[in-house]
Amino acid sequence: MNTPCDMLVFGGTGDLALHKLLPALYHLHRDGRLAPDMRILAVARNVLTRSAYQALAERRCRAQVARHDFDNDTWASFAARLDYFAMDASQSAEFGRLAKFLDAGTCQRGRIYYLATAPNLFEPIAENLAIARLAGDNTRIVLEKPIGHSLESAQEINAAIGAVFSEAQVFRIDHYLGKETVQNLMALRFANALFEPIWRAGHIDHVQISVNETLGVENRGAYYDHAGAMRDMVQNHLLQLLCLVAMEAPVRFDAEAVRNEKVKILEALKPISGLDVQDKTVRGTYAAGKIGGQEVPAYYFEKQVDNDSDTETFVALQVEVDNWRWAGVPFYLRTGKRMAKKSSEIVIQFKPVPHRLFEVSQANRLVIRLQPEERISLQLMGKTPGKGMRLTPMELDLNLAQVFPQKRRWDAYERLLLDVIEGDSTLFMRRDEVEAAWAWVDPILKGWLEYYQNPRPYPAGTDGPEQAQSLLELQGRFWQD
Ligand SMILES: NC(=O)C1=CN([C@@H]2O[C@H](COP(=O)(O)OP(=O)(O)OC[C@H]3O[C@@H](n4cnc5c(N)ncnc54)[C@H](OP(=O)(O)O)[C@@H]3O)[C@@H](O)[C@H]2O)C=CC1
Ligand SMILES: O=C1O[C@H](COP(=O)(O)O)[C@@H](O)[C@H](O)[C@H]1O
Repeated sequence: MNTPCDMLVFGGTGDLALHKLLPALYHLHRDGRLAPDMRILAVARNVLTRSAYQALAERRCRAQVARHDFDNDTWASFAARLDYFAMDASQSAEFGRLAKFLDAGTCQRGRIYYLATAPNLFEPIAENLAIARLAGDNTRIVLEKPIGHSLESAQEINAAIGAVFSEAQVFRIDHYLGKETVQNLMALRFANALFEPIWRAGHIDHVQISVNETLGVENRGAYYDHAGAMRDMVQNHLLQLLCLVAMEAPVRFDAEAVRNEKVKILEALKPISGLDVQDKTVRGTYAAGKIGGQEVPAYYFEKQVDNDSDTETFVALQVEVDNWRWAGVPFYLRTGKRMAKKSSEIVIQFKPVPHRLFEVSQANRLVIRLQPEERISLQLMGKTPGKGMRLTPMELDLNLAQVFPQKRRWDAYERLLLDVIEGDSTLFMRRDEVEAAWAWVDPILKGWLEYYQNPRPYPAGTDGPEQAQSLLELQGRFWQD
């Protein structure tokens, strides 16, 4: 398949489609990156006319796209691509209607099916596409994370998808891999000779990976209350970041080589199970508090959340990668909702110098900041101007928005949607990767059920439960904020 002409977005009225996918497609359209005859068909159960859907999409895109990037003419030409089809995707019979509708638009060059729905619809949609003869060589399917809620359910989904689509046709999306700075991490590691000799246990004391959000569960309580931070963020985004920090250099920058290296890391993760969960993991749930001066409710009072819920909105973990390069180096992972500030970063904390010459000396630290701003900074020690040898920590600081001021920063979904259209799966998760991640996560979830049922409360607008601080402090370390 070259450039597919149609994209079907199952779940086209959902939060993801309206908040992320359509704005990303609008930008690609505006930049002339979509084939002129490519149509976008949103599918959901709600009965809407085409023009009602276009109006809904316009409202949401206007709110999402920067003012200077949105203009009425571009919108009108983009909206002409948009159509809407109401159907229940769990019902086989409905796919016959869909096939007729699609045939009327005749498409020779293929189709992308984007499943922006809950994962329990992945299997029926794939099977029903096959029954209606809508799945063929000229098609691709995009699956949103999380793929299932456990190893077993992920295997079941992957098997059902695999029965209809070949692995090369399946794009398991993790939007963190579409972020510029995440890709920059690979450039930093594998396009610079500088870091490789010291990127290992002998020189690195520990690694921190934090993805902190100020948002709560918003209007996604129904989904989130059954997922929690472990399934929503750790199983996918945080483990993917860990893989990129820890993996060996792939032999080529292509889908198979990169994914082979990531799988090796997932398979090398030391299991955390049983009572280990009490020492190596922290679960938390936000209580009422203040974000940016505004009072916000406790998790239990969010919409569609069970008042007795024991779902976690915060996780901190001490992880070990059991291989030659990383033996004995802790990787601390942390993610939470309703934290003090939005910030995603990776901190590589180097070991101190072997022999101390100066009174003040701090070990070097490399900070790769993914958001809100994209920057890479290396903390070094330098001399304070003037008499004597007084040292001060200073930073070599690379702000990517300043290095490329003329370039609009692409949203992760823009990049990834274009990769799907072009058939490049380097930044997508392969089946064995997803399953290896679940195989490591499952024992923690099981351990929690037996030994750690009640998440620790933390006031919204703080850095999470105290126990997350102790996780590092007990080892003489602290979170880098
Ligand atoms: N929202 C986000 O930021 C992110 C979401 N995701 C993942 O994306 C997926 C979608 O999430 P999100 O958009 O938040 O979910 P929403 O609940 O907002 O949207 C679900 C969509 O699916 C449609 N739908 C539900 N049941 C059916 C059905 N039987 N047949 C056809 N359509 C159906 C809904 O419309 P209707 O009810 O009218 O049928 C709606 O359009 C989830 O897997 C989520 O984990 C991943 C990353 C980020
Ligand atoms: O996948 C998800 O990611 C978002 C956070 O993404 P970011 O790009 O804003 O960092 C998270 O809010 C959501 O719960 C989760 O499903």
